Amino acid sequence: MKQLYLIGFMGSGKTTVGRSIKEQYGIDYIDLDEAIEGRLHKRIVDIFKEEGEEAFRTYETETLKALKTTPIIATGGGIIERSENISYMKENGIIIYLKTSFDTIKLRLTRDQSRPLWKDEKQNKALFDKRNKIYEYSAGYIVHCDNRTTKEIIEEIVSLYRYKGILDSED
Ligand SMILES: Nc1ncnc2c1ncn2[C@@H]1O[C@H](COP(=O)(O)OP(=O)(O)OP(=O)(O)O)[C@@H](O)[C@H]1O
Ligand SMILES: O=C(O)C1=C[C@@H](O)[C@@H](O)[C@H](O)C1
Ligand SMILES: [Mg+2]
Repeated sequence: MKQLYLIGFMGSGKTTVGRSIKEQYGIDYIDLDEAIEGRLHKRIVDIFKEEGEEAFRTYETETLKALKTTPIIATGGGIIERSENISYMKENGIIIYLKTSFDTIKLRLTRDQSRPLWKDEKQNKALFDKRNKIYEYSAGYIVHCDNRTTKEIIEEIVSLYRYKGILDSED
């Protein structure tokens, strides 16, 4: 069975969607950020502060590659910063982009201090525009998330998961 990788900008809902799929459908999921924190016994914000972004990116790639059996993986927003991660995900599964507009993201993250790369408006917008293109060309499937409930989004993803599951079993 191929794995489903959820990608998207910070706040697009990857963790929320992965968690809800597990709760509602019993399909196992893992959050890459949580897996990194568990492995290092350190919060992401502290990894960035004490070791810097490059060290975090190395942990992120190592942890991504260690998760070989979990069917659904919610990645971190910066997973596409390394092209080797994109190639790895394309080879091993299906990449789903949770496409969410910058305005929606802004509303969700305004008061959230847990994301070290969510900074001032100009930097956030520049990062969003740069990454949006990379998410789009990396994705095998795009789920539009603006003005949609988590329930609607997960129904679309689970249909895809089941469809792809059937195709894989016929390989
Ligand atoms: N469909 C939705 N409608 C409304 N709010 C949502 C929806 N999906 C997620 N949210 C809210 O947006 C916020 C960010 O969601 P979440 O943490 O799941 O994003 P993420 O993509 O995992 O971010 P990161 O890349 O930083 O890990 C949370 O407060 C969550 O409750
Ligand atoms: O967008 C990013 O680069 C990040 C998003 C989060 O999920 C974490 O992986 C970390 O804060 C970096
Ligand atoms: Mg997350």
